[in-house]
Amino acid sequence: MNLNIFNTADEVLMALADYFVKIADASISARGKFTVALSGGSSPKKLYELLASTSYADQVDWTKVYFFFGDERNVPQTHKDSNYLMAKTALFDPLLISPANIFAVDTTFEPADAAARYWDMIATFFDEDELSFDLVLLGLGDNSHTASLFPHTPVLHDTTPGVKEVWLEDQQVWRITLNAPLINDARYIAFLVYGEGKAIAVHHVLEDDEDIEEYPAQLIDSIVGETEWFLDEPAAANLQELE
Ligand SMILES: O=C(O)[C@H](O)[C@@H](O)[C@H](O)[C@H](O)COP(=O)(O)O
Repeated sequence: MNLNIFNTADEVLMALADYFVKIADASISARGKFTVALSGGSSPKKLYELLASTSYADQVDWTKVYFFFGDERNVPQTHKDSNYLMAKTALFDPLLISPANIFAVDTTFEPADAAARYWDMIATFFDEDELSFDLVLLGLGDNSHTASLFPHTPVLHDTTPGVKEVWLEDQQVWRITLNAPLINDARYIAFLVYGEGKAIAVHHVLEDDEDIEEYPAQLIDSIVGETEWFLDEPAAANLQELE
């Protein structure tokens, strides 16, 4: 697990965009395609807009990039909270990504069915290939969740790769998420975390004693490749080991 700490959020975003391009090009050269599971929430929107900008758009053969989602809210794909809609607006539409290259969660089904269907879609895509995303992009919630691996949820105890539905009692909503074993099978995992509001969670996840019920993001560490954290100074402010 490597920490990459930058002065500002903009520097973090550019560093992660460069990292994305490097891995995409290497994956396409090695295997003819690049599979990436996108993060939702607000942090990555700027990353997707940067990747779709003239600074980066020409650096990747997007026809060989296959987009998945690390998690999704149980809302229609036209809903303002949809991770798919955010990525469509910030990344897919500006880059004219073919629908054949986009694998979204079908939230027209009940959560458990939507999760099972998404897992089946993933397994079918990888077919006989090694079931391993080239890159999983993740954020970090201020309660130390990542994807939709929230504190005190049953999915935290999964031991085999899969996709599960998650009930959030406090928000009274369902989510669908890749579980930790599936995320950890990725060749590369990159956390994008910026802003002072994440400093406490960053310290809990990276420096506190293991407590996956409280700090689920502690579950995440690639078992086959690299796990990189891309942070700005405010988000890293509580890290003691840096002092
Ligand atoms: O669907 C989601 O919301 C994300 O997958 C989630 O895990 C996100 O990364 C964190 O909640 C941080 O969200 P922000 O980037 O909005 O702080």
